[in-house]
Amino acid sequence: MTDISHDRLLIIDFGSQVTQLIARRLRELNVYCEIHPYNSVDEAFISGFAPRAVILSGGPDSVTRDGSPRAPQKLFEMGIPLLGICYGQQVMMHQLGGTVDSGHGTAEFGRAFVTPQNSLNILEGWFNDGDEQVWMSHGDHVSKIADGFEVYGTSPNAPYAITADVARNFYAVQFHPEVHHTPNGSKLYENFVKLAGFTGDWTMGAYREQAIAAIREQVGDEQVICGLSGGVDSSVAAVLLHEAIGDQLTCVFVDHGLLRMGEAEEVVTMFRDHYNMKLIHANEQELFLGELDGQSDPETKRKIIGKLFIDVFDKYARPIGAKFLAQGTLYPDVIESVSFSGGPSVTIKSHHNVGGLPEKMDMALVEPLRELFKDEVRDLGRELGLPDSFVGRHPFPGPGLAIRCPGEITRPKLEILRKADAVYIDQIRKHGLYDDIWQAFVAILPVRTVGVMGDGRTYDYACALRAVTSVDGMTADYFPFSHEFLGETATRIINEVEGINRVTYDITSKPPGTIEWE
Ligand SMILES: Nc1ncnc2c1ncn2[C@@H]1O[C@H](COP(=O)(O)OP(=O)(O)OP(=O)(O)O)[C@@H](O)[C@H]1O
Ligand SMILES: O=c1[nH]c(=O)c2[nH+]cn([C@@H]3O[C@H](COP(=O)(O)O)[C@@H](O)[C@H]3O)c2[nH]1
Ligand SMILES: NC(=O)CC[C@H](N)C(=O)O
Ligand SMILES: [Mg+2]
Repeated sequence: MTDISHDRLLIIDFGSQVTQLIARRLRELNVYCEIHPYNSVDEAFISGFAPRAVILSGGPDSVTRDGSPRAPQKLFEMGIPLLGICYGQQVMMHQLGGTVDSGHGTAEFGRAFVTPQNSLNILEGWFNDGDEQVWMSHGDHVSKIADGFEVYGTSPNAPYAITADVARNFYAVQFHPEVHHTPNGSKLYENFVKLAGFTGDWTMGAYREQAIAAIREQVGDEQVICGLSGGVDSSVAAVLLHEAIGDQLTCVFVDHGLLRMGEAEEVVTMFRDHYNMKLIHANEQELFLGELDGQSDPETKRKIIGKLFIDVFDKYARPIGAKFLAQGTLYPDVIESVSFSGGPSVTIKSHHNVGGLPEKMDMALVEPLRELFKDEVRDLGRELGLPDSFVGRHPFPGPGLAIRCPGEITRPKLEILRKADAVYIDQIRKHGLYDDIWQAFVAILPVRTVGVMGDGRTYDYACALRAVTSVDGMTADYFPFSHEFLGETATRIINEVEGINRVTYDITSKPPGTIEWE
């Protein structure tokens, strides 16, 4: 969906690991921005995009290397405010006639302190207590600044830590203001967007109206189906679509037999009864569990589920004559699919992903959330009146309990898993921890262990509790439950769930682990 009615900022990505964070900081300031890789922006693109300001990201390459990435030279003649970060600073200096050198012992990785030289508009609110903490990650450094630039801050290994050509509104810094370890970094972005004239017009209220208009324009009178999981993304997408096109929308909720306890009832009640949406409750348990029978390889399981999702959507779309398929694709998914490197990255796991859907089903995609981050989707959900209990839900993967049941899936194991998961989540809620955790679940292990209960011998399954903190699911740490909480939860699970006699807590971060067990 393209919309140019709000002020736009363009982030040119040179491949930094933290480019997404620049976008997040800006969105928090109610500034609309998009990230585009350096090799897909040229003068025509920039003119069409009509940014009010441009930020050049960091990146792994060295401007001293022949063939390394450059910004379109025209960018420097367009009269728009520019901010270069790390590689972005280096490339700006290089293209504007300064010099960048490699090595010579001037690398800085991690925390550094910048000392002020002169006052500068984008540094308002900085240097209140002397030096300012910043986060650096560079091997190269600017050794001569370009004509028109002056120095406003230095660090021990970056004499040109903060530089600017105020007359042209060009700003270039060696450190990363977007990361957490530059504590006042947001202030720098705030000052920058203010001087560029942004009014902070990117709000969820405005977005809601624009998204609805765009959906109506795209869809016309045609029928749309939406894969609705009851998860945050598809729920918000469905409510937004329903507001836009009412009865032209049919949601398909697939019960693949791999859902959590009570989930199907909850989703159906909420959407069919409360929202009066056309909702197909597709009970496809036999199909999914049948095809998965005897399968134990994680990738095989994922591929089977992915394909069956496609088959099922197809089956229900045909009689309706739906020409559009709606899904809850988010901005991080979009960024990842146009990643800077473009190189073949290793497949860790095949997310059940709906990427194969459009070709097979011949339906065009409607993706009203593809400009949003997860926290913005949650804000939009609240704006649309979805209850907090839905908006704040932990993510739940499309393949569901299949990937929390390592090895072969059987109905009895799924039943045990559902019960254990319900007790665990109940414990987390009772202790007021649900909102502090990104995601929590139980995995049933493919191993049975010996126990003693009521003087009798047991030989039952072991399970693992998982709870992680994360911002975006890309990295994660285990949640530091108290021993009391863990002990109480283990006791409850063993007492209340027949079939489990041992409980463990998974304390692996991501990396090296992943969040799910398969
Ligand atoms: N059981 C299901 N029935 C129908 N569609 C589903 C189901 N599970 C997943 N999907 C589809 O796959 C998409 C991706 O799933 P994903 O889990 O990433 O998002 P979500 O379930 O909407 O939100 P959340 O990340 O909060 O779980 C969903 O937006 C939805 O369109
Ligand atoms: O919709 C989804 N389809 C999938 O196939 C899938 N696999 C993992 N996940 C979710 O993604 C996040 C990261 O999970 P991993 O660390 O296990 O890769 C976590 O939030 C996982 O629950 C999935 N979501
Ligand atoms: N983080 C960055 O942008 C690093 C820029 C460049 N690769 C350097 O090492 O200096
Ligand atoms: Mg989900």
